[in-house]
Amino acid sequence: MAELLRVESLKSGYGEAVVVQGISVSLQAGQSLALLGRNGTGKTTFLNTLVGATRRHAGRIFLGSVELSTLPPHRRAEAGIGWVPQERNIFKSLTVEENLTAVARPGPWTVQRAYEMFPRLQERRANMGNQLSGGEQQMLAVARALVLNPKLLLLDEPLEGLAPIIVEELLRSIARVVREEGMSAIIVEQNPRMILPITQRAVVLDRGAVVHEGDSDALLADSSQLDRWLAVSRG
Ligand SMILES: Nc1ncnc2c1ncn2[C@@H]1O[C@H](COP(=O)(O)OP(=O)(O)OP(=O)(O)O)[C@@H](O)[C@H]1O
Repeated sequence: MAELLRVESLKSGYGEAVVVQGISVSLQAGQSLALLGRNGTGKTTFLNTLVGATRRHAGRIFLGSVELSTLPPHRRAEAGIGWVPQERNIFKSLTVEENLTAVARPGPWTVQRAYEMFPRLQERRANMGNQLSGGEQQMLAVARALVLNPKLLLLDEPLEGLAPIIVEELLRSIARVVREEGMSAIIVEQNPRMILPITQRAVVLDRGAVVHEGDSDALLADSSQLDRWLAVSRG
């Protein structure tokens, strides 16, 4: 397998404050990574630094052979980074279909394939973004990132604030995208029991540093690690 993403000793933060304290991560093409950690441990800051939305203090980021570290955000997107931020950046005054066609770029992920992955969006294709439920908006945000045909998909807490039934539906779709379709992805999530079953690799952050890295299934089976870093309730 070829290495897709290599992050070397990345430090970043806000103003003088260093939040990401020297993170090194590597991801192979076709792999998915769960990025876990308690509130405020730097997960979002790490993703935002990959896309160029937060200032990097030190370290380097490579996507394949392309160094992203010094590129502006739009050049990182062109290089193959697809980003779904926590605030779901969809166009609220465009229809579902327009949201997708406005950003689609050539590649395997066509609007039709996005509809196959998210059938609910096909049903809602003529609805405006602001007429969608929170879960449908999240599906649209993920579908928009897919039709950009990225090499690496970054999802920031895609399940946050959604009703349990929608969480299940969205999780099933994300699982198909990463497992069956082999899309490389980093998925930030609070709840390890949700995301570990559908990812291959896991990284746990604490205070801006990596405190655990390994296979997702091994972490899922290791309740002492889960308790230690994630304070997961049993059961
Ligand atoms: N725009 C900002 N300006 C200054 N400090 C920030 C900013 N955004 C986040 N921080 C700080 O950076 C630290 C890490 O926050 P971050 O959002 O990356 O954590 P997180 O692990 O994603 O947590 P959460 O699950 O709560 O989003 C926190 O201490 C937070 O207060």
